[in-house]
Amino acid sequence: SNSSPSSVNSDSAWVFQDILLDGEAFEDPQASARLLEYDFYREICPEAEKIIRTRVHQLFKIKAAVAPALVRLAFHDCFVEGCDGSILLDAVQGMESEKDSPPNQSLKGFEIIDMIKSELEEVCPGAVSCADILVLAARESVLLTGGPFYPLNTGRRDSTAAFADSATNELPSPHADLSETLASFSSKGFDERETVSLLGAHSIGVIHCNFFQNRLYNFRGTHQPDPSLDSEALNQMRSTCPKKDLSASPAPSPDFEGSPLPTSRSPSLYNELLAAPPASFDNLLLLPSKTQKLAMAYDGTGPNFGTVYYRSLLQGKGILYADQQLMAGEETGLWVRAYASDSSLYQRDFALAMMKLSNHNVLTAPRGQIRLNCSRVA
Ligand code: HEM
Ligand SMILES: [Ca+2]
Repeated sequence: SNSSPSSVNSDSAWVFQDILLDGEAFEDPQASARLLEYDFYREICPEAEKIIRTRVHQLFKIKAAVAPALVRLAFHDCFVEGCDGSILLDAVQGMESEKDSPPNQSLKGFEIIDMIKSELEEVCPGAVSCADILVLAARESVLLTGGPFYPLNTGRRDSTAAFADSATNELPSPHADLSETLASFSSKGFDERETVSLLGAHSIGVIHCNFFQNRLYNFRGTHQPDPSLDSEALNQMRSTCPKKDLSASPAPSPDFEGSPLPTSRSPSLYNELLAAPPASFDNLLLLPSKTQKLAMAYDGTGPNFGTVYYRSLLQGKGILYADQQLMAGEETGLWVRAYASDSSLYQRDFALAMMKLSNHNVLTAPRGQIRLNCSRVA
């Protein structure tokens, strides 16, 4: 019978043999998961990448701030438990949201991902992951702002949880010194060269004054400006970011005080938005302009992508302390110099680093899920 000792033995021998034949599965419980593939959606949603590209282009034309917002969003997803869309989940009973963690409070662009997702759900329901939408939208955004194209495989799946504590503890701080920044990136597998090239993403978008105010007026409690700041840059930054009485409004966090975000983001707004005249986007898309605080930018878009950022650092004109700190190390300083003078080297390195970031710790079948709405677990 089946319960005889010999048949039990032979059954377990078969199982054991399977494990031996698949040695990787034996060593790594995740190795049985599928790999990302080139054009994963070619059968189940052939239009997916095109839809994402078209929508990002369309929104970018109406509001260029869309692109930097999406790039930063992808970074903050991939850096916390990998590119799994965990950043997109809203808080629910028993689960905090990464969106509410201090480093993420100034993130924008969630509604754009939700909009693209709802469009994809109409075309091919349940097929395209939010995690793939995020990295693909970021790729289009990089390209639109003057950065390189990079190929991405697809087939990422969405997490079934958010990781608010990891977001709080693992995302890099704008006040970090070089060794802290390097340690943070190295813990995710990025070396010094890759770290320097990734920070060049600050070429695009804006940095609000609250993230570097301390450097202008009271650096590390000295009541003096940051000595690493060029004096001309100091004057310019002070006029953009006048001294304010910080005691008047309690900051949610000294490290990451950011603009509060509107909490309801409805994908159904999308069609209304597309039908609306461009001017109405100013108030509806991204942060309402009335809550927008003062900010500075490197203005490194178009042909200046990369080079302007690194040249600013060479001149002591880094906006964030963490940016300027790239000049404080021998090897990182070397890469800053190289990228400042060689745009094609930078484009290549940034492309490779973005590919690595976009593939960081992805979830693939049978793990994870395809969410139907990016802000909720399916
Ligand atoms: C040490 C590492 C980093 C720190 C401390 C940091 C911090 C910040 C801060 C404080 C802002 C300003 C946000 C605001 O004012 O609303 C910002 C903006 C931005 N960051 Fe980073 N960041 C880092 C690395 C990266 C990386 C690796 C990327 C992408 C690959 C990235 C992409 C961006 C983009 C595109 C913006 C502009 C966002 C916008 O205009 O909407 N950052 N970052
Ligand atoms: Ca994540």
